[in-house]
This record gives sequence, structure tokens and C-alpha cells, in this order.
Amino acid sequence: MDNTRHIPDRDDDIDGYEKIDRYNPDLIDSLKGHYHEVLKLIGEHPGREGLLKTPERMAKAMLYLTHGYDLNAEEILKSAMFKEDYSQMVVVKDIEVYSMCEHHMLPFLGKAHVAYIPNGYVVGLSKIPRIVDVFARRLQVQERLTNEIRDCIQQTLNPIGVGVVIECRHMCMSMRGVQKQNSVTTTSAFTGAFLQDKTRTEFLNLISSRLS
Ligand SMILES: Nc1nc2c(ncn2[C@@H]2O[C@H](COP(=O)(O)OP(=O)(O)OP(=O)(O)O)[C@@H](O)[C@H]2O)c(=O)[nH]1
Ligand SMILES: [Zn+2]
Repeated sequence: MDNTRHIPDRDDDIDGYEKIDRYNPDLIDSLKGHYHEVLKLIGEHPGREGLLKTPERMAKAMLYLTHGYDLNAEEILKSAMFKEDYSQMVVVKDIEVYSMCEHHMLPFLGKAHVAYIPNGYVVGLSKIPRIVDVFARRLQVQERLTNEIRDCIQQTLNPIGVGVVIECRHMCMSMRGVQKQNSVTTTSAFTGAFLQDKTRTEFLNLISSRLS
């Protein structure tokens, strides 16, 4: 079976990704074979007891960690859009992010804060963290992750504006490489009303405040 996955240019939408059957046993077997070789190549003994199931575990873990390729964020948002006469900012903050950098395939993790101002429709609140996961559970860079969340909400919900702030620690900067343990990367992306200082400041104040 052909397990190659076409990764499209960054501005292609999800339909540009070649669909794979993530739960196909042949795919897991094929990945298992590759991870078995990887274990040998890094100087391990894949035959020792503790590693016997490791190639299979790695295969399943990697397929899970990239399952965002299977999901369509637009469909998720559209499945729970409700007509509502509410025109103030809606903020969902402190959404856990678990992603993997596309350069080293090491995790980056932290929090996303997402806001929008409705324009006749609100979206089911749980759908916001769900679309964060759709884009995070792929190979990413933090900047693109931020923009993809913003663009999806803007294009699907057509709100007055969208704001996205993401704060993450990158394991490729702490476990290896430059080895800085405490650096946090912040990215942001805005549309519409959030391009104005007043709205953006309100959003930034709301995400920095804590519930007592
Ligand atoms: N802009 C951006 N860079 C990232 C992200 N995740 C990892 N990187 C960076 O990608 C870069 C890849 O740089 P290279 O010089 O090709 O790779 P490298 O030799 O492994 O670099 P070092 O990490 O500096 O050792 C590094 O600077 C990483 O810190 C991300 O989400 N956004
Ligand atoms: Zn990296």
C-alpha cells in the first residue's frame, strides 16, 4: 500500500491533504516496520523485552498525534452555529495546545486564547477548542497554527472580528539545540475589529485576568 502523504503548500485547504486510513492495520504494520529499523539505527535492540511492542506503540502514537489531518474544521464549526442576538466579545481562553514542530517533530505545547465578536451567529463553545485541535494535531509551526485558527473562524462564522493568541514552549528549544528551558513563544493573529487598539486591548486584558 502507498503510505506517502502529500503535504500541500501552506495555503491549500484541508482538501489538499491526501487522505489516509488512519485505522488501517496495513498502515500500522508498515509504520511498525520503519520504527523497528529506527530503533536499530539509534543503537537499541528492538528484540529486548521492554521494546517488543514499542514500534507498534510508536506507530499508533504518531497516527494519533497527527490525526488533525483527518478533521475538517469548517465542518465542525458549521455543525453548531446558532442564530443569536449577542454582539459582545466571546473569549475562550487557556485552551491546551499539544502540537509538533514540523522541523524536528518534537512537541510544542501551551495555551491558546481565542475570541470573536458575533455577527448574527454564535458557535457552540466546545467547537473552539475542537478547531484548535484540528490544526494543532498536525506538523506545524506556531505562526501558521495561529493564522489557520483565525482564518477558519473568520471564513466560516463571518464574525465582526477574530483574535487568537498562542503561548507555547518548544521542546526542540529545551530538550536539544539551544537548550533554553524557560523561553515561551507568543504569537497572535487578528481580523476585523481586533485590528483596532481598543478591541485588541480588551481581548488582551480579558486573557490576562484570572478567575478568583
Ligand atoms: N518560526 C518558528 N520556528 C520554529 C518553530 N518550531 C521550531 N522552530 C525553529 O525552526 C528552526 C529550524 O532551524 P534549523 O537551523 O534548520 O534547525 P536546527 O539546526 O535544528 O536549529 P537549532 O534548533 O537552532 O539547533 C529552529 O530555529 C527552531 O527553533 C515554530 O513553531 N516557529
Ligand atoms: Zn522544532
